[in-house]
Amino acid sequence: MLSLGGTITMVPQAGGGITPKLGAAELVASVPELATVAEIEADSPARLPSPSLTPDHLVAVARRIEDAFAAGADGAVVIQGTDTIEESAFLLDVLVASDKPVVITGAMRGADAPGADGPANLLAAARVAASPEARGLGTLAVLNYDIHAARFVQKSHTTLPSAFASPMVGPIGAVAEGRPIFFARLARMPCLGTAAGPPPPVALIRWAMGDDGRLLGALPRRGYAGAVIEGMGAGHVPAVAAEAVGTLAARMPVVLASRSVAGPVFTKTYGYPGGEIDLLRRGAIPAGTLSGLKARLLLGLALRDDGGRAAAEAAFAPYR
Ligand SMILES: NC(=O)C[C@H](N)C(=O)O
Repeated sequence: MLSLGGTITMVPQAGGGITPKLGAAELVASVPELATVAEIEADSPARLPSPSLTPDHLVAVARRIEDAFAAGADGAVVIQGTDTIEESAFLLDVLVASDKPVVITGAMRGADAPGADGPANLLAAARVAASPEARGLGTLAVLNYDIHAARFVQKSHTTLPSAFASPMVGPIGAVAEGRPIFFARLARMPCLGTAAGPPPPVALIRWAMGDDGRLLGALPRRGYAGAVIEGMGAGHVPAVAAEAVGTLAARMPVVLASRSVAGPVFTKTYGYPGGEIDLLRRGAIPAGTLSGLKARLLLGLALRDDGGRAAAEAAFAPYR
């Protein structure tokens, strides 16, 4: 069990509000039932609120997990803040090659709050990580007794313990009476591994009504190596912005995702200027079934070690 921080580790501080404090060993000690699930080694590589995590933290965690698996561990649980769980889960999903279960969890209520959800989430996550049935499913997010696939899970509420949803496919399983049960088994996507250098900066732009795309011109000189556009609907921008997208796609890989909550971007329906047919013809790469947040991480991994457009194309192909 590796803890990076988050609300599950937070307690009130003198100046008001809650802040990370507890480490993995203290969390494990607070849930005695864990001893009946597995022999657990606990460590705390970070004690951060999850908005301050970076892809580099998750690359380091992926390496730690691979090392632990090589040393004989049967599963891994990563504990972190819920704000960025959907991103961390996806990174671990494409960074860890092993078939052994990797489970990520956190909590919506602080460790000292009435009805704290951390202990139940931790126990459920351990049960899934220790389950042979969870092998081969990639990274799983376990919260509120739901089991979500890393590729699809999203934080969909700011405060409720039931904050997590997979709008594209629903949860792929649940923990019921302490037993993980799976409703679906998703094929794993290719592993991109931890051997390459750090991911370069990738911009994420959400398109809004009336935006003419003037921001795009600034991206190359601000040091971005790639960009993800969350277009309208199945990947559309206003006609007035289509040329700016094409100009940027000639300078760096541009991936087209959607600002909609669910649904793929790979259709070839709309032929109007700024429609997806136009943007794909201008060089945008469709994100397929990935959200903008996850597409941004995948593009960053693909562009490590100066991987260019070909590497980006290859990374996204399996997702559509
Ligand atoms: N529930 C949480 O964990 C939210 C917190 N702000 C975090 O992501 O660190």
